[in-house]
Amino acid sequence: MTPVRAPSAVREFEAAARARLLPAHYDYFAGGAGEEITVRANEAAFARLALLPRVLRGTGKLQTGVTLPGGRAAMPVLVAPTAFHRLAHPEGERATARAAAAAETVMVVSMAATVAVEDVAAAAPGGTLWFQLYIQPDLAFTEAIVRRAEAAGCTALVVTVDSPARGRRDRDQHNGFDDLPDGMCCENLRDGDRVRPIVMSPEISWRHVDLLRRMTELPVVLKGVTHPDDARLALDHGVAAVWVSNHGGRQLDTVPAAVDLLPEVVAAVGGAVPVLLDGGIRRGTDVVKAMALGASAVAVGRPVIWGLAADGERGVARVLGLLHDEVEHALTLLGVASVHDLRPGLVRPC
Ligand SMILES: Cc1cc2nc3c(=O)[nH]c(=O)nc-3n(C[C@H](O)[C@H](O)[C@H](O)COP(=O)(O)O)c2cc1C
Ligand SMILES: CCCCCCCCCCCCCCC(=O)C(=O)O
Repeated sequence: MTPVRAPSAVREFEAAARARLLPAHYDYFAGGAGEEITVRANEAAFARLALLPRVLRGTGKLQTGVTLPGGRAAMPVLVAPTAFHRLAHPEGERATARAAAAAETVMVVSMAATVAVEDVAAAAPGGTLWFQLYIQPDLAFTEAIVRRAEAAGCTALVVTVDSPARGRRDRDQHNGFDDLPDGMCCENLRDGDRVRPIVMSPEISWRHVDLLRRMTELPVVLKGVTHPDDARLALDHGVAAVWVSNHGGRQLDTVPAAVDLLPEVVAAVGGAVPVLLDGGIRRGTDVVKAMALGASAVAVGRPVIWGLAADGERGVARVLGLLHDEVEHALTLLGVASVHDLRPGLVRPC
């Protein structure tokens, strides 16, 4: 009998995850807005970028660690905030946090997590957690959530700004997926003995970013920036990092691929703060391409979900381990010793 081999590439985890998930839950995780043009574009854009190696550089020991406003990570791949991990695995965000801590990378805990941020932190002592926030129009409630994130030990706030409304996701509408199963809720939205809904409000503006900055000492990272003018405004409003993202193609369909937007945002930021990027990263080569184009670090959303659904904490650990190994391998073959030495000249359109 042919032995069943463990997935040896991130993409293989998706098939393993799909086999375990309810179809409607798989669709929620995999899908995107509208025609899913942006979902596909994110990955396709990396395939259109070629790497141009240097030779005989004697690189020796490799350096993959990065220092970011919310702390240090041993690898330049962070865990992007994604909702509802308990749909993927009974341990949910606890399992993800343990794997991220073991990989010595940052986990960004979603405001829509199905495990409370305090319990995520307790599951992975020593891990680095950031907290993702949709600013709620009820500012007193927003402040209460911020205080919980601070008290749980989160070291940065990631404010998602690409969601003044929920994305229109055809797969979810088709599947009638509009509620969580009994016994599951957005635990960070508890308010006394009720759970509030997450409000995605078109009223949120730069004024709210200023209010938030006054509310907390934590560094504020703005996630979902795509326009270079907004990157410049973000600097004016004192953010600690800019995160280029189209929400994995789940909000406005037909936004360009995230990596195609990166160079203009990097130019606009001009080195003032780190620039992060997510969307379509599936290989170590994708990571080095994004960093060569100016990202200080990247994040992965769906790959972590696939690892979690496939094999819980072990699956997430394997996904992060594969990406780390692939980054090191790509650096070696590129003739680059450190992720900090990646430069645009190593990447060409093809
Ligand atoms: C299932 C799922 C849930 C998500 N939930 C959130 C969320 O709660 N908050 C947020 O800011 N972004 C959320 N995102 C967007 C991710 O943070 C990230 O931008 C995106 O997944 C990156 O693309 P990738 O999946 O191709 O790596 C979610 C993405 C997915 C796939
Ligand atoms: C679309 C699924 C609905 C499940 C019911 C729960 C309703 C809460 C809505 C919270 C939205 C969380 C957003 C997560 C996210 O950013 C994303 O899916 O992308």
